[in-house]
Amino acid sequence: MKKLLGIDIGTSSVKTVLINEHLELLYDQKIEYGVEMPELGFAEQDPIHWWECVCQSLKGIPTTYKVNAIGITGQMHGLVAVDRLGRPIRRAIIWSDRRTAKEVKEIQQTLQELNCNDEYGPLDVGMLLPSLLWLKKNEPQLFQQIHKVMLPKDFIRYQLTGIIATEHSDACATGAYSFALANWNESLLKKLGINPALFPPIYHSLELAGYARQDITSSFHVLDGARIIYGGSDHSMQLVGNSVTSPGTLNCNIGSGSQVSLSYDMLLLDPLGRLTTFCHAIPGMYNFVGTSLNGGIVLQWIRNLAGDKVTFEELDQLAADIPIGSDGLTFLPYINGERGAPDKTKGVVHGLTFHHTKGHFIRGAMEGMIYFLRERIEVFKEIGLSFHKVITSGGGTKSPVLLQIQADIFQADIYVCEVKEQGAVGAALMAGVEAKIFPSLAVINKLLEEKIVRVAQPNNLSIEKYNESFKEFKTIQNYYFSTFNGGDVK
Ligand SMILES: Nc1ncnc2c1ncn2[C@@H]1O[C@H](COP(=O)(O)OP(=O)(O)O)[C@@H](O)[C@H]1O
Ligand SMILES: O=C(CO)[C@@H](O)[C@H](O)COP(=O)(O)O
Repeated sequence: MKKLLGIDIGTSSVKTVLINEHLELLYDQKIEYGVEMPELGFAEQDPIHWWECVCQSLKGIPTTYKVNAIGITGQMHGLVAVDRLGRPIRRAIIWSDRRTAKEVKEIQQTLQELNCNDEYGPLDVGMLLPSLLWLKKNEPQLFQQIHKVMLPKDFIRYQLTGIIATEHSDACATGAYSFALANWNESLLKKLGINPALFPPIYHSLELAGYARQDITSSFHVLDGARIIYGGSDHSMQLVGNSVTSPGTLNCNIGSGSQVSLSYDMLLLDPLGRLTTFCHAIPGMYNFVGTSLNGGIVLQWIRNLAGDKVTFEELDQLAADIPIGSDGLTFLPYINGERGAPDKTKGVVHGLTFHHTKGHFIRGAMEGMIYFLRERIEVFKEIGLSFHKVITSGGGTKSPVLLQIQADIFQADIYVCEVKEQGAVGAALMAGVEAKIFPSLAVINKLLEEKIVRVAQPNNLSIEKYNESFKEFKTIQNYYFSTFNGGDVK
């Protein structure tokens, strides 16, 4: 039986899965870590620590196994910079970092001066290019040492194979990519005073990158001869692992961040910037995405405040006892700031009374998170994009309360793919396609479809209550956005 390994460098943990060609799970491992926040708005992680966690999880694979193919995926947007010897010059600046508002403005201005057309990839704080520009200005000695930059999962592939490269689903979301060129925007980089040679070549997710280096296989014999593909962003691989490879199915992922997305075989761009466009891992396909910087990370923060011993299951139980609308407590969950919101946006808890309990905070946060995604879904509808099914994924699927809130607020049946860790599984399956273990993506979609089950259905009474509560949420949100924007609603 063939064996496929998927590795996902998440924001809260590294997830490793080993499956066979029947999608049976042979081994899985999750190793958790935190995010370093040395200053308010900073978010960093150590790439070497990611790699150590990967090695630790590889050690657990039974030594009698032989892995045939490997796919790697991970958190998007972040900056990993290495020197000539391939050593990270500092910690990675990851997607949830907020320090680069000035650099984003400078890049936007440069794009205008260059007359770059609309087919320029997404740009926001936390993305690789503004972080690199920040480094150039604020840590010039380190900047001088940079030989290459890459995305988080690319660093792990580099450790395994010695090959420095990236692929389109991650490259497109760095702020340095042009959809029109399907490549780095070299004229932008030059104008910003950044040498384009720092940027690695871009391949397709499904292409063979190479094989594990000998010094790696001498420690991990199970990897000997395994074909390693370029892999893809966590977003695109979650879609593959949920069989979302054609229009009509909405994926809602609640990991540390959260996203709703639809996949199309054409490039769609929202001129108002409420939706973001990413390349899919499947060549020629694009994902049209409503992204939030605030997903499970907010629940994790609440759990940390509640104390070390509190579990997510306990948080869920407390939220389950609270009525829809959280008795007038409105939680704007923008603790991390927010994409498409004013620069100074922060989290808000509005409407507090002595009647409110811990459970109200938790349910309020869950409702706020899903209201934000519903706003993005309304943008899909406004521009005429429809869907008939919602598949949800990420750590948030472990919460029955969150699943029911999605059904009631999205007004749709909610489905979950029963394979564990769909991002890592998606990467493993793509590697299986490259290795010809599966004849096509259509075959893996068929296998996955058998594992997709309905987990929540909307309730008519709850829909009505949420419609009212959502209206109130938007009014309160507009008020605070206008305040964060110095009186100007953005
Ligand atoms: N048992 C659980 N119940 C509810 N939510 C959970 C549970 N376990 C994890 N989560 C949520 O899942 C999030 C992590 O999801 P995951 O998809 O692993 O994200 P990432 O890839 O960003 O590390 C956590 O921040 C937490 O909010
Ligand atoms: O910012 C985005 C997508 O635009 C996030 O998807 C990151 O890629 C992190 O993903 P998670 O670790 O939260 O799943």
